[in-house]
Amino acid sequence: MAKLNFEVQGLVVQYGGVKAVDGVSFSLKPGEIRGLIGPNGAGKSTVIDAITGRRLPSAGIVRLKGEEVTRLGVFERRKRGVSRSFQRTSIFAGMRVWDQVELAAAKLGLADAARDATEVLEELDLMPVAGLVAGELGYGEQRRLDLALALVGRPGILLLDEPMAGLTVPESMELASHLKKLASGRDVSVLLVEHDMEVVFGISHSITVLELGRVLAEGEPDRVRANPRVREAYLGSAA
Ligand SMILES: Nc1ncnc2c1ncn2[C@@H]1O[C@H](COP(=O)(O)OP(=O)(O)OP(=O)(O)O)[C@@H](O)[C@H]1O
Repeated sequence: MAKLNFEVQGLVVQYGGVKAVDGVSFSLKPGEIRGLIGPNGAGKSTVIDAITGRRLPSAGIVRLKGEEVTRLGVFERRKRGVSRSFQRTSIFAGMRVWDQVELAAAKLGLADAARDATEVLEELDLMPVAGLVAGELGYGEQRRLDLALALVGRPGILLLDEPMAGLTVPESMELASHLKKLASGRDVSVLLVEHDMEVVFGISHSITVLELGRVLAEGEPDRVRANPRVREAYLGSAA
């Protein structure tokens, strides 16, 4: 991990008069996985929405590979490499796995959409089921397909909002191991919002803890876990 790949500086997002995100900053290097954690309502999903362009911030800067993307629309950011996984909502249940990944690549205007689709499916161990319609896949495979759709076009940052929700322990472990491999193999930065603390602390290189829209703590997992303020506000004594 070397230079900075992605950064958010002084992000503020308001819902009416309420600041849901209030001056949040962090950065990621290529291949870095950063866990974004905090109690319900802390502002995690709102940070992701502001990064992807779903919601415009009232202040702050979002920058990918040195280029500011703060005011761009969702699709413009996706083309530049800001990608989000939607759990299963982006999957077409009646369409073949390979066809939909190739379609996603073609929509981005990639020169060789078929090759990109094949590469992503191979990396996620989905080639054996590439000819099936997505509705026939198991739940864990559907999550990986959703990840495949987010990974076409080699994004610079991948935003994941609770990717483990609803998965069994073995399925979570499998997805976590894929995420680790993908981040380092593709040099993609990953911002991971996840309630499963074992997964977050197990695969993240760094962690940001939010509370009431502000950064409560930030740093390497062990240091964050040992931080008394974090334990008190969020993790509890069991962590
Ligand atoms: N569309 C909205 N309109 C008004 N307030 C909202 C809206 N969406 C979220 N909020 C408020 O903004 C704050 C941050 O919410 P957000 O969903 O980002 O938190 P979160 O950390 O992702 O929570 P959770 O872990 O429950 O998903 C909360 O106080 C929430 O009630």
